[in-house]
Amino acid sequence: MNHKREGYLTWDEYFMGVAMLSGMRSKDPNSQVGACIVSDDNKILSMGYNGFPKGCSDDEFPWAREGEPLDTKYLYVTHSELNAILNYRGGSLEGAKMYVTLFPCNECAKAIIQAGIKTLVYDCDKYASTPSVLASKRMLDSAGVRYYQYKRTGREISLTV
Ligand SMILES: O=c1[nH]c(=O)n([C@H]2C[C@H](O)[C@@H](COP(=O)(O)O)O2)cc1CO
Ligand SMILES: [Zn+2]
Repeated sequence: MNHKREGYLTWDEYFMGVAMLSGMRSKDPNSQVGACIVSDDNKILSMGYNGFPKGCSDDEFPWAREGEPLDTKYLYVTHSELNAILNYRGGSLEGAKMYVTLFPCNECAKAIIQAGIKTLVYDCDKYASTPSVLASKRMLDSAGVRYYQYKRTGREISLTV
């Protein structure tokens, strides 16, 4: 028998799957975001999800979306994309690809561009009409970062641990 197995995961399914799994670690009750950074030859370099910085307890800092700014999550949470970039301790991310479950905001776009990431694959784009995402796309376009939406295959991946 010299035929390879059929139905194996594509690269995009594999890396978006890893990004989704990473997002499942998030404590955010509303949006769990995961990111996976991959080299141009398809080796996983880093992962991240949205959460509070080290030392900032998930039980003490607020997860609220509304209220006094200091009592909402927005001033404290580190986005998955930034966590994935900062988690990488191996040197340069020049030319790397990022898989992320939610389209990056403008602040993450700055970090992606400055880190040298050249390709972005995203899944959900639920904030597409917000100034943050419009600004993000404007910067990514100007900087020549290629981005495309992940094409969902409908494949169910189940893990029992
Ligand atoms: O690019 C992103 N990456 C990312 O990790 N996030 C995180 C921050 C928050 O924890 C959450 C967004 O919260 P909400 O959808 O409730 O506004 O997702 C949010 C964005 C915004 O697009
Ligand atoms: Zn962001």
